[in-house]
Amino acid sequence: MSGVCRAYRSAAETVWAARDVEFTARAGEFVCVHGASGSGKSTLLNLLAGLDLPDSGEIRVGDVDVGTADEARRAALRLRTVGVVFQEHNLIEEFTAAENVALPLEARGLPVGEAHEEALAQLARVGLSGPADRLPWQLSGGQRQRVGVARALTGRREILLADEPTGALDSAATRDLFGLFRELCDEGVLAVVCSHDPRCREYADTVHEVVDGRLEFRS
Ligand SMILES: Nc1ncnc2c1ncn2[C@@H]1O[C@H](COP(=O)(O)OP(=O)(O)OP(=O)(O)O)[C@@H](O)[C@H]1O
Repeated sequence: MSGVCRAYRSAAETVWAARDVEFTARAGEFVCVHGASGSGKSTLLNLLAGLDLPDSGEIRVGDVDVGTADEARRAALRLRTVGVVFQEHNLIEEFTAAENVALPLEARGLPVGEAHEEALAQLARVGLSGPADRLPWQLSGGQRQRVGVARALTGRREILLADEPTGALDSAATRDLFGLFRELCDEGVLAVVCSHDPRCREYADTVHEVVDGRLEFRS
């Protein structure tokens, strides 16, 4: 991101959710982004995922110019390159863990059998070989988030954007999930994790803080 600005304007006020943001990260890096509520963390992730567009500045993910790409190109970016993990797992309750993970692959036109095979492989990668056939409510909070991570990585997507992924987890599950992000980054994944949790920085390579829409490098 270079010189990225994003403002939300209403008749009453203008809120600068991103101000002149300069940000670079590369494969294998675990980036932790801290910041108070309302500082602009979700805005940052939405811009990186192409879910929102900047008012000015440049956003480049690999060879995609996200700021100028049309909606179809940005949707393709999320299907092929960038996976998003939310605070609440957002799994489909009627689908098993494996079916949830297979969904993005079926959306890409992969035959059901092949999608299922890859889903099992991704679940194994996040340490969930056993419960692949369970429904979300039959899993712990930490396991559900792991399913969300597996779904975000299917189809060789190697960039993970996570917005408060441990917000609904207890202390042990929080450490487990940060540990999983660390392992995945050691395998070459780039993870950008927005978190209030100070433990995130123990696992991260780089730490940034968002203050009133400005991204400040911490360590
Ligand atoms: N759609 C919108 N319309 C108007 N203002 C918005 C909109 N989305 C976000 N904002 C404002 O932009 C600022 C940044 O919001 P953002 O959601 O990025 O913060 P955040 O750091 O992710 O907060 P939290 O930790 O509470 O999720 C806030 O002041 C918020 O009120």
